[in-house]
Amino acid sequence: MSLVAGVDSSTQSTKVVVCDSETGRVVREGRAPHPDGTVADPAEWWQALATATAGLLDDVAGIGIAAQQHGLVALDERGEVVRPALLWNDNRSAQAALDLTAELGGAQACADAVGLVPVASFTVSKLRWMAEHEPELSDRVTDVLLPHDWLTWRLTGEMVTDRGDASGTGYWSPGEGRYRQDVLATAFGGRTPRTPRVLGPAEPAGRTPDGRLVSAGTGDNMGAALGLAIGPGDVVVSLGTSGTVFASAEHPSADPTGTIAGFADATGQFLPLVCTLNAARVLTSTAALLGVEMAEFDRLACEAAPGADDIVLLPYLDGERTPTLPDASGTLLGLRRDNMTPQNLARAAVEGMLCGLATGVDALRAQGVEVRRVLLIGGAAQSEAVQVAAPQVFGVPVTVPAPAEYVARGAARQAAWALTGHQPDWPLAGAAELEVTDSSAGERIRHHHREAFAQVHG
Ligand SMILES: Nc1ncnc2c1ncn2[C@@H]1O[C@H](COP(=O)(O)OP(=O)(O)O)[C@@H](O)[C@H]1O
Ligand SMILES: O=C(CO)[C@@H](O)[C@H](O)COP(=O)(O)O
Repeated sequence: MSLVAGVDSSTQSTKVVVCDSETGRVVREGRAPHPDGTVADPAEWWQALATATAGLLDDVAGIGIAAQQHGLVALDERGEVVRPALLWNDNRSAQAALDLTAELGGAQACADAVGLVPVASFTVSKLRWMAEHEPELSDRVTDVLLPHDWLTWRLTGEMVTDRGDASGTGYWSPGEGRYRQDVLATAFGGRTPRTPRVLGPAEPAGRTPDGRLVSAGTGDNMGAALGLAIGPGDVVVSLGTSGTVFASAEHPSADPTGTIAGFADATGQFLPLVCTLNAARVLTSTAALLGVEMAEFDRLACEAAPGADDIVLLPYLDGERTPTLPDASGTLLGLRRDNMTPQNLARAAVEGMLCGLATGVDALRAQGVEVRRVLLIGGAAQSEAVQVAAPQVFGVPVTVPAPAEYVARGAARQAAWALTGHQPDWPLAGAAELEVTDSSAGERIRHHHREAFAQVHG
């Protein structure tokens, strides 16, 4: 039996799974937290990787790194970061994204060129912001990497990436399979720093100094898709720091509304994806407001009726990416003396988070994606209240795969693929299947949210 390790260096933590390369069985796991924030010193990811893998890798033959998408890691000629990395959830580049979209000829032209319309999250917008606000630092930049590229480089000495993560930069075209140097130059004040070589799905990045094979790695959402081995009719909803909705597609997409980002995946196909800024932390923040732990929050939310007795939370606590409201804050509507209970507030938080993602499911459906079921993953998928509300709000059956680190599993599966030359068939064990029991309740919840949104945001 050979062993492979998969890493998920995501927003809040690094997670590692060591798996049997033939069956996918997890034999060891590790994790380490990341500091909170929207900027990060990449050295913190390196330290967290060391902590999370300590004592786990001795007999491991291959490693794959998946990580949070889009973060701007700008290096100088000595390989030092010129500034702390700007992460996907850093909104300072919102205006730069608007300006860049105009400079590139508008939303349709951007979607056609690179599969997405710039918003603050994407690397290209962060470069545009940096060129404008930090010209002296920008002049020193020789290489631009993403978080997974940087970790892979530290492990192997090779500056490489994969289609999936490259597609989240905003200067790589999923349709053409190449960097758009013209877009990069427009964004970065005429400069074109080096970008990492884009590897194929099973192509190794290199080896660690002690000889372990390192696979191409990918973005965390592409890693989850690979870890779940999604097929036609599957739509994944991931409830981590971000909320994401994505599916596998045979063809690239170009949505000029900007709702769907037309990413590539880690298998050679495509991954249309909708991302919200506010997911699991809507629940943890509401629990903190109520002064309860997550178990008690869940109990409270489960005691409330669907619709939270007319209370609606528009949960834009960190601003919002989809819809594009980077400066928004959250709004609580419908409070009355008789409905203002901890139970209804908890339930409203769950529904508010899920409604934003249900809008994402609708957007994918409208683009022709078949939605037979939703696969629910990420930290907040373990919430019982979420599992109760999700089939109502999504209006389709929901599968909750057995609790596991699916991003890290995908990275491990990629490592096994690079090691053996064939994509391993790893069975998924023990999913909970949740049927739609009260579709009219779901429709009412969605209706109230649309009305509340129109009232507040026009
Ligand atoms: N049972 C639960 N209910 C609600 N939220 C949870 C639960 N368990 C974990 N979380 C939250 O999930 C988040 C972590 O999820 P994860 O998918 O690992 O995020 P990320 O990949 O963005 O780092 C944290 O905010 C954590 O508090
Ligand atoms: O920006 C996106 C996707 O476009 C986010 O999904 C990031 O990739 C961060 O993911 P998590 O850390 O929340 O899993």
